[in-house]
Amino acid sequence: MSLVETVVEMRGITKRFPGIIANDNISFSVKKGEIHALLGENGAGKSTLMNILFGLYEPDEGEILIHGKKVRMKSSKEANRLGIGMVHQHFMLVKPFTVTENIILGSEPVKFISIDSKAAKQKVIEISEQYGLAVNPDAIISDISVGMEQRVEILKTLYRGADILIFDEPTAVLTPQEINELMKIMKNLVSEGKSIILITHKLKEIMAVSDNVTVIRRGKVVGTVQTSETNPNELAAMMVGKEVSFEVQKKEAEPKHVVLQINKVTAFNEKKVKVLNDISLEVRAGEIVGIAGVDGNGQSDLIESITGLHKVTSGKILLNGKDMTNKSVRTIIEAGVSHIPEDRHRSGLILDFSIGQNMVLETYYKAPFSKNKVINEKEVSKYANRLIEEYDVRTPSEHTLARSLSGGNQQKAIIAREVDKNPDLLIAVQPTRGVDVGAIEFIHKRLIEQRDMGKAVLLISFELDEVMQLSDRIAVIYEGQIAAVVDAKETTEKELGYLMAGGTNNKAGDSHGIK
Ligand SMILES: Nc1ncnc2c1ncn2[C@@H]1O[C@H](COP(=O)(O)OP(=O)(O)OP(=O)(O)O)[C@@H](O)[C@H]1O
Repeated sequence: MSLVETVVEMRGITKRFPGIIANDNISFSVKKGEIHALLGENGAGKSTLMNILFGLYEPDEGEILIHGKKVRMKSSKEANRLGIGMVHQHFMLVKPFTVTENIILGSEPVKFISIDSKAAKQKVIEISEQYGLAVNPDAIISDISVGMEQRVEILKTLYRGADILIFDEPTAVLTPQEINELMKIMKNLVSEGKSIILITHKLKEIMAVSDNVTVIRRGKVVGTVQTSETNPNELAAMMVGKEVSFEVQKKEAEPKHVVLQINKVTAFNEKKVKVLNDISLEVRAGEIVGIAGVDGNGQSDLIESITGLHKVTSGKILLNGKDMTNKSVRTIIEAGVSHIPEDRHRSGLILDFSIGQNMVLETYYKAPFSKNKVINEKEVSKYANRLIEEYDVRTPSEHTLARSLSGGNQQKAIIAREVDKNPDLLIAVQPTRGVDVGAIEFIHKRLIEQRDMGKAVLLISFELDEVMQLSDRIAVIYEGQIAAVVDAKETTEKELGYLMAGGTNNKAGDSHGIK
């Protein structure tokens, strides 16, 4: 018999939403001092289960025991009081405030004005030292990196006394180095007696840090396994219900004419800092060019410049030889550019529109969806249903609001819409962020298919593995410039890492930018 305390016990949890049983009689428990991974396909019901544990939803059936005591939570405040903290994927920090201010903000019952900020700062320093979470307590949030913001979120939960921490896809927004640091932090937390529930799609991370894994599929528990006794293939198969291939199969690229030509482009951000510095790059029909780089080296600015969201101050952007520099977003879309954006909530979907409406967000005004400025609902519905089917978007119907789809299914919907527009240039930014391994395989196949159909594909991903597997050529971006363009077949992770950190590569220097 194990003497380790069970800190969380969820018994027979059922939660229904219109048209779907998100959690179907789920039982799940977590022991003190363990990292318990929760794995499942997109829409499997992980976030729902955790939202229940965090007091955001009430289950329709089932019970929850925290430290052996039956509880009913009606809000996240109550969950906090019971020692449960959630580190969200989308950070909820107040940008102009300091780290300390953010940590103490909202930790009632004290009023903000009356808080002894010196004592609070001291407490923040103590907690950060105890768990190896180095932060500068006086730094302003808008000046710190994403990795640091996440530490502040973790500290916030610890400051409130959490001993059960839920991490919702914590590495999706981090660079590889930040991921390693987070793994260490998680280990520190459990060695100090905390318990962690980790939601992630990344099997590598599960294998590296977790003690146990519970897999759920379509709202039901498939099983719980000890991490040391399983492997990524078994986990993937448990999750998807069939074998998943991690290998990307593709034939040699046959690049043709230049579709996208970026010629000596320079751009500044709103703080007047030069973000693109005389950058040149080309993407041909029939090839995938991947961009590798540490976040913040100009990748977002580059994509925004190509798609008309960011003005450039000099240089030219040509599409099929036509000047698209500083043209409107609609002109660029009409010229044949599709864009799978980085942030699906901000720029990919209108969350309060139905999934069907989202499928025609950029084409609704054209035939067959509109005639004489009247939308033909039947055509929209037919089209949306075809995409939902083809791209396996799990939704009760096309009328369901985009907001209520799971994250991965929202992503599949955007991919469906952008790929189906039949573009000349497909820009895919973090296309598999937050999607499960089954869907990753599917999305990778679609991107290669686009390439083989003669499209130009520009891929940006912080997953180096993904860039290396999919790309034909890889452009390394560093401080707003293309540091090198290398052949994906010949390069190594080590070489890319070196270039991404600002190292120079003479071998690659020849193929720098436009040949
Ligand atoms: N508020 C809601 N209203 C209606 N349906 C919902 C709501 N929240 C979730 N669902 C549905 O419940 C199911 C489970 O979703 P959930 O977000 O829990 O999945 P998930 O496993 O976290 O997926 P992902 O990995 O894609 O984030 C999905 O079909 C989703 O569409």
